[in-house]
Amino acid sequence: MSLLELDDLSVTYTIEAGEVPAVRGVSLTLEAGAALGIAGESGSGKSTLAMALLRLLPRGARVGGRILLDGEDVLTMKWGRLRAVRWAQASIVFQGAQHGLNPVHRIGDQIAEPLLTHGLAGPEAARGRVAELLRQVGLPDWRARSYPHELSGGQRQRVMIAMALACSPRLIVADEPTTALDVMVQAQVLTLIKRLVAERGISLVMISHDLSVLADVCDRLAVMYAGRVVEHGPSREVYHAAAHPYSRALAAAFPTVGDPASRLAPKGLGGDPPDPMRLPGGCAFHPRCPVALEECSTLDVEPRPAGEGREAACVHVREKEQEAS
Ligand SMILES: Nc1ncnc2c1ncn2[C@@H]1O[C@H](COP(=O)(O)OP(=O)(O)OP(=O)(O)O)[C@@H](O)[C@H]1O
Repeated sequence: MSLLELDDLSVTYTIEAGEVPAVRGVSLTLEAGAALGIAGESGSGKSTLAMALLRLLPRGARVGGRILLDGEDVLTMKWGRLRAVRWAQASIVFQGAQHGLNPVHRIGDQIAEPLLTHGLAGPEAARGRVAELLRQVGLPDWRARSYPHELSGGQRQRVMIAMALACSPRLIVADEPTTALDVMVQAQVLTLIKRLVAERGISLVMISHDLSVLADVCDRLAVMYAGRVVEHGPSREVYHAAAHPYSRALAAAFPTVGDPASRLAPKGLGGDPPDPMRLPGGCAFHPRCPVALEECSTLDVEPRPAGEGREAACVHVREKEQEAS
Protein backbone atom coordinates (compact mmCIF):
# COMPACT_ATOMS: atom_id res chain seq x y z
CA MET A 1 0.00 0.00 0.00
CA SER A 2 1.28 3.49 -0.86
CA LEU A 3 1.76 5.95 1.99
CA LEU A 4 -0.27 8.57 0.14
CA GLU A 5 -2.78 8.06 -2.60
CA LEU A 6 -4.71 10.85 -4.29
CA ASP A 7 -7.66 9.53 -6.19
CA ASP A 8 -9.44 11.90 -8.58
CA LEU A 9 -8.89 14.85 -6.23
CA SER A 10 -10.68 18.06 -7.12
CA VAL A 11 -10.95 21.38 -5.28
CA THR A 12 -13.34 24.16 -6.26
CA TYR A 13 -13.46 27.56 -4.59
CA THR A 14 -16.64 29.57 -4.71
CA ILE A 15 -16.17 33.30 -5.04
CA GLU A 16 -18.61 36.08 -5.81
CA ALA A 17 -17.85 35.91 -9.51
CA GLY A 18 -18.46 32.16 -9.64
CA GLU A 19 -16.63 28.85 -9.26
CA VAL A 20 -12.85 28.46 -9.42
CA PRO A 21 -11.85 24.89 -10.30
CA ALA A 22 -8.35 25.05 -8.75
CA VAL A 23 -7.55 21.31 -8.76
CA ARG A 24 -9.17 19.03 -11.34
CA GLY A 25 -9.11 15.26 -11.13
CA VAL A 26 -5.61 14.67 -9.76
CA SER A 27 -4.57 11.07 -9.13
CA LEU A 28 -1.07 10.45 -7.75
CA THR A 29 0.66 8.08 -5.36
CA LEU A 30 3.65 8.40 -3.06
CA GLU A 31 5.50 5.41 -1.66
CA ALA A 32 6.86 5.42 1.88
CA GLY A 33 10.31 7.01 2.01
CA ALA A 34 9.99 8.57 -1.45
CA ALA A 35 9.90 12.22 -2.48
CA LEU A 36 7.35 13.58 -4.93
CA GLY A 37 7.75 17.02 -6.50
CA ILE A 38 4.79 19.03 -7.73
CA ALA A 39 5.66 21.73 -10.24
CA GLY A 40 3.73 24.35 -12.14
CA GLU A 41 3.40 28.06 -12.69
CA SER A 42 1.67 30.39 -10.31
CA GLY A 43 -2.04 29.59 -10.15
CA SER A 44 -1.72 26.01 -11.36
CA GLY A 45 -3.21 24.70 -8.11
CA LYS A 46 -0.08 23.49 -6.27
CA SER A 47 -0.76 25.20 -2.94
CA THR A 48 -4.42 24.25 -3.07
CA LEU A 49 -3.36 20.63 -3.49
CA ALA A 50 -0.86 20.93 -0.60
CA MET A 51 -3.49 22.42 1.70
CA ALA A 52 -6.03 19.78 0.70
CA LEU A 53 -3.62 17.02 1.77
CA LEU A 54 -3.98 18.08 5.40
CA ARG A 55 -7.50 19.49 5.04
CA LEU A 56 -6.27 23.01 5.63
CA LEU A 57 -8.33 24.62 2.88
CA PRO A 58 -10.44 27.66 3.70
CA ARG A 59 -14.11 27.15 4.44
CA GLY A 60 -16.18 27.09 1.30
CA ALA A 61 -13.61 25.16 -0.73
CA ARG A 62 -15.38 22.09 -2.12
CA VAL A 63 -13.26 18.97 -2.23
CA GLY A 64 -14.00 15.80 -4.19
CA GLY A 65 -12.22 12.48 -4.58
CA ARG A 66 -10.12 10.72 -1.95
CA ILE A 67 -6.84 11.39 -0.13
CA LEU A 68 -5.69 8.15 1.42
CA LEU A 69 -2.92 8.51 4.00
CA ASP A 70 -1.82 5.05 5.03
CA GLY A 71 -5.18 3.80 3.77
CA GLU A 72 -7.27 6.30 5.78
CA ASP A 73 -9.22 8.98 3.91
CA VAL A 74 -8.12 12.39 5.20
CA LEU A 75 -11.27 13.97 3.73
CA THR A 76 -13.70 11.94 5.81
CA MET A 77 -11.64 11.64 9.03
CA LYS A 78 -13.27 12.77 12.27
CA TRP A 79 -11.90 16.06 13.61
CA GLY A 80 -10.05 14.53 16.57
CA ARG A 81 -8.32 11.99 14.35
CA LEU A 82 -7.41 14.70 11.85
CA ARG A 83 -5.76 16.81 14.56
CA ALA A 84 -3.63 13.86 15.64
CA VAL A 85 -2.71 13.03 12.03
CA ARG A 86 -1.73 16.62 11.24
CA TRP A 87 1.33 16.60 13.43
CA ALA A 88 2.08 13.03 14.27
CA GLN A 89 1.72 11.56 10.77
CA ALA A 90 2.00 14.43 8.35
CA SER A 91 3.13 18.01 8.73
CA ILE A 92 3.54 20.99 6.48
CA VAL A 93 6.27 23.57 5.86
CA PHE A 94 4.99 26.72 4.22
CA GLN A 95 6.50 29.19 1.82
CA GLY A 96 8.82 31.74 3.40
CA ALA A 97 7.89 30.69 6.94
CA GLN A 98 5.55 33.65 7.13
CA HIS A 99 2.49 31.58 8.00
CA GLY A 100 4.00 29.23 10.50
CA LEU A 101 5.76 31.22 13.20
CA ASN A 102 4.10 33.26 15.89
CA PRO A 103 6.04 36.54 16.34
CA VAL A 104 5.38 36.81 20.08
CA HIS A 105 6.53 33.35 21.16
CA ARG A 106 10.07 32.05 21.53
CA ILE A 107 11.29 29.56 18.92
CA GLY A 108 11.79 26.78 21.47
CA ASP A 109 8.24 27.09 22.82
CA GLN A 110 6.85 26.92 19.31
CA ILE A 111 8.81 23.78 18.43
CA ALA A 112 7.81 22.17 21.73
CA GLU A 113 4.13 23.00 21.38
CA PRO A 114 3.00 20.01 19.27
CA LEU A 115 5.00 17.65 21.51
CA LEU A 116 3.24 18.95 24.60
CA THR A 117 -0.18 19.18 22.95
CA HIS A 118 -0.05 15.60 21.71
CA GLY A 119 1.30 14.34 25.03
CA LEU A 120 4.47 13.07 23.35
CA ALA A 121 6.74 14.67 25.94
CA GLY A 122 6.63 16.43 29.31
CA PRO A 123 8.17 19.93 29.67
CA GLU A 124 11.67 18.63 30.54
CA ALA A 125 11.83 16.03 27.75
CA ALA A 126 10.38 18.57 25.30
CA ARG A 127 13.25 20.97 26.07
CA GLY A 128 15.77 18.24 25.29
CA ARG A 129 13.94 17.33 22.10
CA VAL A 130 13.87 20.99 21.01
CA ALA A 131 17.66 21.22 21.42
CA GLU A 132 18.07 18.01 19.42
CA LEU A 133 15.76 19.23 16.64
CA LEU A 134 17.56 22.58 16.42
CA ARG A 135 20.88 20.77 16.05
CA GLN A 136 19.42 18.52 13.36
CA VAL A 137 18.46 21.54 11.27
CA GLY A 138 21.85 23.18 11.84
CA LEU A 139 20.97 25.74 14.54
CA PRO A 140 22.61 26.09 17.97
CA ASP A 141 20.54 25.15 21.07
CA TRP A 142 20.48 28.69 22.40
CA ARG A 143 18.30 29.71 19.45
CA ALA A 144 15.42 28.14 21.42
CA ARG A 145 15.28 31.41 23.38
CA SER A 146 15.13 33.63 20.28
CA TYR A 147 12.04 35.25 18.82
CA PRO A 148 11.30 34.81 15.10
CA HIS A 149 12.28 38.42 14.23
CA GLU A 150 15.79 37.75 15.59
CA LEU A 151 16.41 35.13 12.90
CA SER A 152 17.27 35.39 9.22
CA GLY A 153 14.89 34.04 6.57
CA GLY A 154 16.97 30.89 6.17
CA GLN A 155 17.10 30.34 9.94
CA ARG A 156 13.34 30.79 10.20
CA GLN A 157 12.85 28.21 7.46
CA ARG A 158 15.10 25.82 9.41
CA VAL A 159 12.92 26.39 12.48
CA MET A 160 9.84 25.58 10.40
CA ILE A 161 11.49 22.33 9.34
CA ALA A 162 12.35 21.54 12.97
CA MET A 163 8.70 22.14 13.88
CA ALA A 164 7.57 19.85 11.07
CA LEU A 165 9.95 17.15 12.34
CA ALA A 166 8.98 17.51 16.00
CA CYS A 167 6.50 14.63 16.18
CA SER A 168 8.50 12.40 13.79
CA PRO A 169 5.91 12.44 11.00
CA ARG A 170 5.99 9.94 8.18
CA LEU A 171 5.12 12.61 5.60
CA ILE A 172 6.22 16.22 5.22
CA VAL A 173 4.49 18.53 2.78
CA ALA A 174 6.80 21.43 1.86
CA ASP A 175 5.18 24.26 -0.10
CA GLU A 176 7.88 26.37 -1.79
CA PRO A 177 10.17 25.89 1.25
CA THR A 178 13.06 27.78 -0.33
CA THR A 179 11.43 30.29 -2.66
CA ALA A 180 11.78 33.30 -0.37
CA LEU A 181 15.47 32.60 0.30
CA ASP A 182 18.55 33.83 -1.53
CA VAL A 183 20.41 31.37 -3.71
CA MET A 184 23.10 30.30 -1.21
CA VAL A 185 20.65 29.83 1.64
CA GLN A 186 18.25 28.06 -0.70
CA ALA A 187 20.95 25.51 -1.53
CA GLN A 188 21.69 24.95 2.18
CA VAL A 189 18.02 24.39 3.05
CA LEU A 190 17.61 22.02 0.08
CA THR A 191 20.63 20.01 1.24
CA LEU A 192 19.09 19.83 4.70
CA ILE A 193 15.75 18.60 3.33
CA LYS A 194 17.49 15.96 1.18
CA ARG A 195 19.53 14.75 4.14
CA LEU A 196 16.52 14.48 6.43
CA VAL A 197 14.51 12.57 3.86
CA ALA A 198 17.38 10.17 3.16
CA GLU A 199 18.42 9.64 6.79
CA ARG A 200 15.02 9.37 8.40
CA GLY A 201 13.05 7.67 5.66
CA ILE A 202 10.51 10.49 5.71
CA SER A 203 8.25 10.81 2.68
CA LEU A 204 8.12 14.22 1.09
CA VAL A 205 5.70 16.12 -1.10
CA MET A 206 7.54 19.21 -2.24
CA ILE A 207 5.93 22.00 -4.18
CA SER A 208 7.75 24.49 -6.36
CA HIS A 209 7.44 26.40 -9.60
CA ASP A 210 11.13 25.54 -10.17
CA LEU A 211 11.50 22.14 -11.81
CA SER A 212 15.28 22.12 -11.31
CA VAL A 213 14.90 22.36 -7.53
CA LEU A 214 12.37 19.53 -7.52
CA ALA A 215 14.44 17.34 -9.82
CA ASP A 216 17.36 17.78 -7.42
CA VAL A 217 15.41 16.63 -4.36
CA CYS A 218 12.62 14.33 -5.55
CA ASP A 219 12.42 10.83 -7.05
CA ARG A 220 9.27 11.59 -8.98
CA LEU A 221 7.76 14.73 -10.45
CA ALA A 222 4.22 15.74 -11.28
CA VAL A 223 3.72 18.80 -13.45
CA MET A 224 0.47 20.73 -12.99
CA TYR A 225 -1.19 23.03 -15.45
CA ALA A 226 -4.55 24.71 -14.81
CA GLY A 227 -5.37 22.36 -11.94
CA ARG A 228 -4.49 19.13 -13.78
CA VAL A 229 -1.43 16.92 -13.66
CA VAL A 230 -0.24 16.99 -17.28
CA GLU A 231 2.78 14.74 -16.75
CA HIS A 232 4.21 12.61 -13.99
CA GLY A 233 7.06 10.18 -13.80
CA PRO A 234 10.65 9.68 -12.60
CA SER A 235 12.38 13.04 -11.99
CA ARG A 236 15.28 12.53 -14.37
CA GLU A 237 13.03 11.73 -17.32
CA VAL A 238 10.47 14.45 -16.64
CA TYR A 239 13.18 17.06 -16.15
CA HIS A 240 15.61 16.05 -18.90
CA ALA A 241 13.29 14.51 -21.49
CA ALA A 242 9.78 15.72 -20.79
CA ALA A 243 6.97 14.14 -22.78
CA HIS A 244 4.52 17.04 -22.38
CA PRO A 245 5.31 20.34 -24.12
CA TYR A 246 4.42 22.26 -20.95
CA SER A 247 6.89 20.27 -18.82
CA ARG A 248 9.52 20.87 -21.52
CA ALA A 249 8.92 24.61 -21.36
CA LEU A 250 9.07 24.59 -17.57
CA ALA A 251 12.33 22.58 -17.55
CA ALA A 252 13.86 24.98 -20.08
CA ALA A 253 12.79 27.93 -17.93
CA PHE A 254 14.71 26.67 -14.90
CA PRO A 255 17.88 25.08 -16.24
CA THR A 256 19.88 24.93 -13.00
CA VAL A 257 19.13 24.61 -9.33
CA GLY A 258 18.89 27.97 -7.62
CA ASP A 259 19.08 29.97 -10.84
CA PRO A 260 18.17 33.52 -9.76
CA ALA A 261 16.00 33.73 -12.86
CA SER A 262 13.86 30.97 -11.39
CA ARG A 263 12.09 33.61 -9.33
CA LEU A 264 10.73 35.02 -12.54
CA ALA A 265 7.98 33.72 -14.73
CA PRO A 266 9.17 30.95 -17.06
CA LYS A 267 11.02 32.45 -19.99
CA GLY A 268 10.48 30.99 -23.39
CA LEU A 269 6.89 30.28 -22.48
CA GLY A 270 4.74 32.91 -24.11
CA GLY A 271 1.45 34.11 -22.70
CA ASP A 272 -0.06 33.70 -19.27
CA PRO A 273 -1.61 30.71 -17.54
CA PRO A 274 -5.36 30.62 -18.13
CA ASP A 275 -7.91 32.04 -15.72
CA PRO A 276 -9.39 28.90 -14.11
CA MET A 277 -12.86 30.44 -14.43
CA ARG A 278 -12.41 30.73 -18.19
CA LEU A 279 -10.45 27.67 -19.21
CA PRO A 280 -9.99 27.26 -22.93
CA GLY A 281 -11.75 24.28 -24.51
CA GLY A 282 -9.79 21.11 -25.25
CA CYS A 283 -6.32 20.96 -23.71
CA ALA A 284 -6.01 23.98 -21.40
CA PHE A 285 -2.41 24.48 -22.57
CA HIS A 286 -3.19 24.57 -26.32
CA PRO A 287 -3.25 28.39 -26.77
CA ARG A 288 0.38 28.56 -25.53
CA CYS A 289 1.58 25.24 -26.90
CA PRO A 290 4.27 25.44 -29.58
CA VAL A 291 3.26 22.06 -31.03
CA ALA A 292 -0.54 22.27 -30.73
CA LEU A 293 -2.59 20.54 -33.41
CA GLU A 294 -6.05 21.56 -34.54
CA GLU A 295 -7.65 18.81 -32.48
CA CYS A 296 -6.06 20.18 -29.26
CA SER A 297 -8.63 22.98 -29.13
CA THR A 298 -11.44 20.44 -28.69
CA LEU A 299 -9.77 17.32 -27.30
CA ASP A 300 -8.60 17.14 -23.66
CA VAL A 301 -6.77 13.83 -23.52
CA GLU A 302 -6.46 11.77 -20.35
CA PRO A 303 -2.94 11.03 -19.09
CA ARG A 304 -1.51 8.16 -21.15
CA PRO A 305 1.57 5.97 -20.81
CA ALA A 306 4.69 7.84 -21.90
CA GLY A 307 7.38 5.36 -20.84
CA GLU A 308 8.29 3.34 -17.76
CA GLY A 309 6.24 4.56 -14.76
CA ARG A 310 5.38 7.70 -16.63
CA GLU A 311 2.26 9.36 -18.02
CA ALA A 312 1.53 12.51 -19.98
CA ALA A 313 -1.71 14.07 -21.15
CA CYS A 314 -0.83 15.10 -24.69
CA VAL A 315 -1.93 13.94 -28.15
CA HIS A 316 1.70 13.78 -29.27
CA VAL A 317 2.40 11.02 -26.76
CA ARG A 318 -0.02 8.76 -28.63
CA GLU A 319 1.65 9.66 -31.91
CA LYS A 320 5.08 8.72 -30.58
CA GLU A 321 3.81 5.36 -29.39
CA GLN A 322 2.16 4.61 -32.69
CA GLU A 323 5.34 5.48 -34.54
CA ALA A 324 7.32 3.15 -32.28
CA SER A 325 4.95 0.19 -32.81
N1 LIG B 1 -9.11 31.03 -1.11
C1 LIG B 1 -9.31 31.08 -2.43
N2 LIG B 1 -10.49 31.51 -2.94
C2 LIG B 1 -10.70 31.57 -4.27
N3 LIG B 1 -9.79 31.20 -5.21
C3 LIG B 1 -8.59 30.77 -4.76
C4 LIG B 1 -8.28 30.69 -3.36
N4 LIG B 1 -7.01 30.22 -3.23
C5 LIG B 1 -6.54 30.02 -4.49
N5 LIG B 1 -7.50 30.35 -5.41
C6 LIG B 1 -7.39 30.23 -6.88
O1 LIG B 1 -7.12 28.88 -7.19
C7 LIG B 1 -6.17 28.78 -8.25
C8 LIG B 1 -4.98 27.95 -7.78
O2 LIG B 1 -4.28 28.68 -6.77
P1 LIG B 1 -3.05 28.07 -5.97
O3 LIG B 1 -2.64 29.07 -4.93
O4 LIG B 1 -3.39 26.72 -5.51
O5 LIG B 1 -1.94 27.97 -7.11
P2 LIG B 1 -0.37 27.80 -6.98
O6 LIG B 1 0.03 26.96 -8.12
O7 LIG B 1 -0.01 27.36 -5.63
O8 LIG B 1 0.13 29.29 -7.21
P3 LIG B 1 1.34 30.08 -6.45
O9 LIG B 1 2.60 29.43 -6.91
O10 LIG B 1 1.15 31.48 -6.96
O11 LIG B 1 1.08 29.94 -4.97
C9 LIG B 1 -5.81 30.20 -8.64
O12 LIG B 1 -6.60 30.57 -9.74
C10 LIG B 1 -6.20 31.02 -7.42
O13 LIG B 1 -6.61 32.31 -7.80
